[in-house]
Amino acid sequence: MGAAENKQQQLNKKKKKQNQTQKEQQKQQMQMQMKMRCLSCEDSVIEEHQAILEELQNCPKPLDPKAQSRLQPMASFGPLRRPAWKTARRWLGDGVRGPRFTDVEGHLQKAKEFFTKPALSYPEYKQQCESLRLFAFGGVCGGCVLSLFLFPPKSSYWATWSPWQWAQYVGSCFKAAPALFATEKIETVSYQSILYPQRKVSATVPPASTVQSSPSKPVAPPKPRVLFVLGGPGAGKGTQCTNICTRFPHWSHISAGDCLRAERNDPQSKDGELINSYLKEGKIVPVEITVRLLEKAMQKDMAQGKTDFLIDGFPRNLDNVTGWEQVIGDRADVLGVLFFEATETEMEKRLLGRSATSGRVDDNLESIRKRFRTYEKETMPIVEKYKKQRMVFTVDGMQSVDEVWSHTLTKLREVEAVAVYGP
Ligand SMILES: Nc1ncnc2c1ncn2[C@@H]1O[C@H](COP(=O)(O)OP(=O)(O)OP(=O)(O)O)[C@@H](O)[C@H]1O
Ligand SMILES: O=c1ccn([C@@H]2O[C@H](COP(=O)(O)O)[C@@H](O)[C@H]2O)c(=O)[nH]1
Repeated sequence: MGAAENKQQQLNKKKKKQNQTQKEQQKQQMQMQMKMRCLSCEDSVIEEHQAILEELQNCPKPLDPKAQSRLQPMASFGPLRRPAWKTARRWLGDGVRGPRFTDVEGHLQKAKEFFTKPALSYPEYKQQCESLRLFAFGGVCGGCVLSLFLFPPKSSYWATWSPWQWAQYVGSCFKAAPALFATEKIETVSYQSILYPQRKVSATVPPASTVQSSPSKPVAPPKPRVLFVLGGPGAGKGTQCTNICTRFPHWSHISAGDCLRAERNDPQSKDGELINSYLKEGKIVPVEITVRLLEKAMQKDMAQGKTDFLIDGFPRNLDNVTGWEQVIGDRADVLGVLFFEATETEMEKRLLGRSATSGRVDDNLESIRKRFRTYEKETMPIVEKYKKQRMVFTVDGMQSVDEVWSHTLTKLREVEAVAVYGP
């Protein structure tokens, strides 16, 4: 074998090896592409790809033009299948294209058709549903926001964090914070005015004796705050008022019924007999008498440093409301109504239980039932009136005393939050 022949052989070998490497590389490349593409391919496409690959493996030349032309589509991602993130619509066979997302009128039309025009095909029906869904979603969200705006929940969290407080927060960032400690000497003032600095100050209600200030600098006492306590006879008003006052000494419990009973028992009172007859019949005593007694009791307790009052069992009718407004008016801040809810059956059971020890002339079945009727007819409309003004804090009075107490506490915090931050 000559040298030239040898050289030719070596060249051939080298060329063959180069061809093989090139073919191997192409095969690997194709396999990679297949792997990528076939992840999202239908079975028929996969089969097609496999056939092409086999063809390529058996192909004697590095890249047969026929194979190349068939492999071309595989190299480009376009025509066969888009990646999932590029797919605007799932392919459910719906050839019907709906209005664009921003085309409100178009969607409204489709949504209307849901009720008016029976769909002729599944895609049409689907489009109607999709358009209707937009309005249903918008309506529900809008309704929720509107109802939160119109009827904000009576929760201290809401009072503190609701969106309409945010502007206030932003504003407060640019204001100097109130001093943490007193900036001047305080002679004698209820700690309530420190706890609730927002409270307006009244110079009229409390008699001068309740405030001992230095002669040079009189300190006006805070305006008394009043929380009316209502609920059926035996709902547990008195029991929970006692709990509140035991735990929070700034609250004073004034029961309208107790005031009337004390007045009736006072031999000096000119109203004793009249009051007794009203009590026995479960009727509501004329408001002039009741409000006078309430004011007297409040002034007595204010002298002891009380500033917040639970007025239990009042106002019981519209006359009571008017009488209060005329006599007390804005000399006190009414925070709302703490309302205890319980069924008549439960209340009757409790009152009959209490009759064994209460000594009350009205704790007998006949008076109890009369009181229920008066309550339904005259007091419930007052509760409804305050409810309309969003001033009622309702407590479920049907549970055990302890459970009712825990619920009462929650409501009391709401009352405080609303009083401080506003409704
Ligand atoms: N949650 C309760 N479960 C069971 N018994 C209760 C509960 N709360 C109060 N009672 C009892 O029921 C009776 C009536 O309670 P309470 O005097 O507090 O009611 P009231 O609403 O103030 O009644 P009234 O309007 O007649 O003054 C009492 O004997 C009390 O111990
Ligand atoms: O504002 C009021 C409160 C009470 N009465 C009369 O007193 C009894 C008993 O009241 P209780 O709240 O149950 O202690 C009630 O039936 C009324 O007759 C009233 O006239 N006005």
